Amino acid sequence: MNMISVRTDFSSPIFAAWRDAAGDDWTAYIDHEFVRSLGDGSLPRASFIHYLVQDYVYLRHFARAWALAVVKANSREEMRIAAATVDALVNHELPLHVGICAEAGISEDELFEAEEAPENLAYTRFVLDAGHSGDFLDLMAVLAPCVMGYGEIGTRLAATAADTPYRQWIDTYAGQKYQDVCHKVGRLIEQAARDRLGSSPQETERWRHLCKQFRTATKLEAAFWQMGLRGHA
Ligand SMILES: Cc1ncc(C[n+]2csc(CCO)c2C)c(N)n1
Repeated sequence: MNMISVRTDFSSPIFAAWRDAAGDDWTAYIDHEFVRSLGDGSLPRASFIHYLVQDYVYLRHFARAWALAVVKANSREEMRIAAATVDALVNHELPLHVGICAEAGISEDELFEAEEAPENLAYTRFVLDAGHSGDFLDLMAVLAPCVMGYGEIGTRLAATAADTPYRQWIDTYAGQKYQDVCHKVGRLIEQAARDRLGSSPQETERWRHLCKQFRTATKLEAAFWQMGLRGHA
């Protein structure tokens, strides 16, 4: 299956436009060597665990960014979805990482104390700064690569992956439940953009900045994969 056929706009033409504007940087993210090696099973277990430890730290900051989205929300729907995402991250996603790392002999205390890789620091603080200095839509532009990117990666890998020990990881993101999350965030982005930019978002002054921020977050995702390949902090 080729790349185009598994692409979806996740109910959001705005997301699709941001992705198109990110060009090769988007491809470098979703087709990174780390992703390919998850699919063909060649990724060393130590690299995967190293990634998961860093991802635990990442998700904590990511939950803080969604909490900031609660603060910046302008409508009941924005507040409801942002608050539900904070709950899902803190009470459901993080425990999954804790479970897998426990099997590798790493305790939750160790996860909490893990030394943060510079790539992790750069990405999460960039996202938080975008939120602090901007509004709800600025936050969505930097959160979209993370949420939608994994949705696209999951579908791509599910369509091509061989026998791999990372099947469960792939199925999580390819599964209907996660795909529905991506569509929900896609509809949230559409409404947030309509409320703040009107009916011709691409003709507004803010558009270029939003595209640039999305692209930077996309580059930071690729750098995060590269950090994972390194296999240590
Ligand atoms: C570096 C990094 N980027 C993206 C994700 C994906 N992700 C982050 S939170 C979440 C749940 C929905 O908000 C998902 C799928 C990740 N885990 N780590």
